[in-house]
Amino acid sequence: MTEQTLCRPRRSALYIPVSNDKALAKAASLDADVVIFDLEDAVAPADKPAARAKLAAIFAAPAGRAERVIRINALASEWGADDLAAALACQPVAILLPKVDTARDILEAGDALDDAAAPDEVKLWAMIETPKALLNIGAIAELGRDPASRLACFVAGTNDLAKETGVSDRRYLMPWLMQLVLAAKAGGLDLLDGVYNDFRDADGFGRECAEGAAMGFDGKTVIHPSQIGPANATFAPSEQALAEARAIREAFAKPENADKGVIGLDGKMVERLHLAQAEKLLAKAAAIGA
Ligand SMILES: CC(C)(COP(=O)(O)OP(=O)(O)OC[C@H]1O[C@@H](n2cnc3c(N)ncnc32)[C@H](O)[C@@H]1OP(=O)(O)O)[C@@H](O)C(=O)NCCC(=O)NCCSC(=O)C[C@H](O)C(=O)O
Ligand SMILES: [Mg+2]
Repeated sequence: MTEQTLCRPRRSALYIPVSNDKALAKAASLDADVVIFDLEDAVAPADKPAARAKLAAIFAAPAGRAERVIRINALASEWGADDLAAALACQPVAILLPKVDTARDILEAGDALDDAAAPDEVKLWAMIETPKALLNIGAIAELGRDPASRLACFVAGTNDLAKETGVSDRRYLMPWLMQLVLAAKAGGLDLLDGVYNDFRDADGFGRECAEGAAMGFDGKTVIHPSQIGPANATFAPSEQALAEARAIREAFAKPENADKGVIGLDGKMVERLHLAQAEKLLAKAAAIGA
């Protein structure tokens, strides 16, 4: 597991269209763990140059507590190169690449960052939202094990996936989403679930958050401020899980258990792999608290 997976909570990642000044004005005051400034699908073609030109001023303003990420247009598109140059000037936590199809797409973007002498801290996040990406997901995820690739996080693009495949019901997207979960874990990558479009439907959103957390996602991408709180609550460790984690840590810290690989705790078998899980959970809770 990468250090960032352990230490950075990414329970909610709010998209803000860079063309929407009212929404931009709210960015720093919202409680999202991540803000994704979007130059891609939420910005109409005619508005893209003006949106791109605004980025520098946005990043010069106070940030709030969120990590700031910029979603550019695909590098192969007519806007991609200019978007990338503008994004690099802002030094965001990451540049989010849409419509990634292959590992080569990530490598080419990484080369472009290296050529521009972008600091190593600027990472690449990849939208997984095309059939080709899902067919190539193992090779793409493997790049997560090579820090030089800069790949740090996958973001599910369930709207584009539905558009490209004709599968509109999330139940039938499940095999692909679980494949994505598996690949992200194999690559040591963070993983964010797709958006829930019906932002007035709080119950439906809550259900989908709970589902995403149970599936192994680290957090959810959101489109509206009202979705931030529920996502933060659902993707945070529960009080019960934290109490269990503390108990496991205390049990293994006892001198009589120092050399044991497995112990009994409250009638349950607990192994050192559970200790590792417990430590990860406690580190995540500490990061959220901080
Ligand atoms: C969906 C929206 C267009 C709805 O906006 P609006 O009608 O203005 O909603 P409200 O009146 O309820 O808004 C209340 C206030 O909250 C502010 N607001 C709304 N959305 C945001 C936001 N995302 N960030 C910050 N602030 C926001 C409004 O300005 C109101 O403020 P005030 O009047 O001062 O009270 C809108 O929510 C929106 O544009 N959302 C983001 C859409 C977006 O970015 N889409 C692209 C990313 S999703 C995607 O591409 C998925 C992926 O690629 C895939 O394939 O699945
Ligand atoms: Mg998309």
